[in-house]
Amino acid sequence: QENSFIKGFEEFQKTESQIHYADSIRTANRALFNRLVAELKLKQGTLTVKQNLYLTYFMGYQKAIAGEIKAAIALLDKVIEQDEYQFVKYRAIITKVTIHSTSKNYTQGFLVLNNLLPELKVLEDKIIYPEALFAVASFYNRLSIYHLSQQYTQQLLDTKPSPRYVCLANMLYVESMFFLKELTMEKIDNAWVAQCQAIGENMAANFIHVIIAEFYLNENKPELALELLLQHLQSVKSTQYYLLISRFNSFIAQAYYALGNYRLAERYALMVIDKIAENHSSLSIVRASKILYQLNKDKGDLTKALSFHELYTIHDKLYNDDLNKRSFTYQIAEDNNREKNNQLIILFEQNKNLKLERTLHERTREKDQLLILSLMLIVAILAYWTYKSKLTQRKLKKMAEYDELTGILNRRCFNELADTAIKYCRQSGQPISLILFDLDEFKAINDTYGHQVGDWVLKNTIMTCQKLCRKNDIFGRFGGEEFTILLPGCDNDKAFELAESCRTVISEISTLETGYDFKISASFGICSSENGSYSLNEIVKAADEAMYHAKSSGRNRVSIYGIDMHNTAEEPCLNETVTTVE
Ligand SMILES: Nc1nc2c(ncn2[C@@H]2O[C@H](COP(=O)(O)OP(=O)(O)OP(=O)(O)O)[C@@H](O)[C@H]2O)c(=O)[nH]1
Repeated sequence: QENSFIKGFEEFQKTESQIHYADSIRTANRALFNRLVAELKLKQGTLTVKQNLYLTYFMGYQKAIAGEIKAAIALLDKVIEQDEYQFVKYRAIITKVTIHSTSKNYTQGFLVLNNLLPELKVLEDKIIYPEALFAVASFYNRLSIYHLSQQYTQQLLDTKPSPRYVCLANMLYVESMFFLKELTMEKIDNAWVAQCQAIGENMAANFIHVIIAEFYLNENKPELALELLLQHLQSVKSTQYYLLISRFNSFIAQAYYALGNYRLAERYALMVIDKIAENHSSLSIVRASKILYQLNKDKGDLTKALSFHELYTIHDKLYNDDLNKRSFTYQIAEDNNREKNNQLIILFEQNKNLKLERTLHERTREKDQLLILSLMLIVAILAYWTYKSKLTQRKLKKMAEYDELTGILNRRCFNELADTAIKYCRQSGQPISLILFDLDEFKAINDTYGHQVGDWVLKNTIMTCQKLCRKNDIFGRFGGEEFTILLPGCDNDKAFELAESCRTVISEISTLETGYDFKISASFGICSSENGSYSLNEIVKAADEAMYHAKSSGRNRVSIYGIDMHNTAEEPCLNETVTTVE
């Protein structure tokens, strides 16, 4: 009997140390952790209640790592529901906060945090207390609520925690200082990194490096940023943590770009884009694609510039959506902090009589429900408000670039793109030409059939001509019924061919759909760089003269600048050479 008691006790001790060991190597050695959990599962039936709770917690942790969030939460909730074993209970709460924060489920994370915060003050356990403070501080950090993150980090440092938490707390502290604009050159302390390196916390050390590098870049000191990043690039690569590696690469690209080394800026920015699958959506992609767009635009490679611009827009939107999501939660956090003084307390007061009749327990529950309801209302209002302002923003952006009626570029945006295209053609020795056209007797169409029919004519004219243009042609509305097409790589002859085709298709447009039957025509003017100038203003001016020549010669025709124009134009201003016409 004594023997079996000793055996049972030994087995209990063994399980206890297995649990303790599994817990301690949880993050450092995942394979061994999984093996230990598998062993514990085999003897599940013989485990004590406390040991079983630990096993459930470990299983929840495993599910969280595997990305099975729902299953993870269900297991952790089982541990949280009980009150007897506080240590493992808070472990589960902390993991739940982290899961919500990494899966960007900020509102849920905040609600869990809400339960944890009041308890923090009474948590005296030397292990759990710093761990909980760190979880709270990192959660606020992820939500970009840096003043609260800083507050909890300071509390964590005040507990004189283990070197690991000193290092992690410093990492959060540097980041919050940076975003709160409290970081200065004088404050940068080598001890932050040294503490992390001393205990092998490579990742945290490199997080600190990358924040300092970003600070240098903001301070317009790209050479310092570059030196710091290159010095630690090898060490960050060894972590194989792509989000951090990409952050390094994107800042290196930014520093090279600022220093005028475009070749290396491109190389490092491309490394970020190559790892896009591992990064999903991050600010590094936004940064890198913006640099690549800018570089290709400067080089005049419009096709590549456009594709990087598209990538930039997509990821910028994803990032901003996440930012918005975080800011909702921030609002909630703020409201919660003011809970005692804010509107909610008035609501509670109004319900006082009703509440007095209830038990204390019911009152607390009601308060929670009311709080949650109000929070949900705030979230809904904020969501609606942000959705509306996003829509307005998008609309404003579109309005700033495109003509509302025809959907082609407006004059300002046309000029911007045209400048880049002309610069590129001049540098690469290619011709470029410009077609300017204006509908004939359009005022009469408006006056006879009404403005709406006039609009229909404008839309259909553009739709018809657009089908004849190449992908690289730049089509814009100059105002009223005047339009322009810029043709990179094309000479007068090619431009003439397109203008003639446009003229023909316009004259063949059937207007029966409007309820009236009438003819549409337009007069075209062409000028190209063959006339000796690569200046957009001069080319437009000459094409305009050619177009007026077409109008004055009877309309519904194409005129090339310099051809038979001496009777209308005062002097051919670019080149006297007369090129072929019709
Ligand atoms: N429906 C409509 N009309 C417009 C728009 N923008 C400008 N217009 C009209 O376009 C007409 C242009 O008239 P004019 O500049 O006299 O030229 P036109 O009648 O086409 O004569 P020519 O150019 O000499 O052939 C004006 O009546 C403007 O009000 C628009 O967006 N929609």
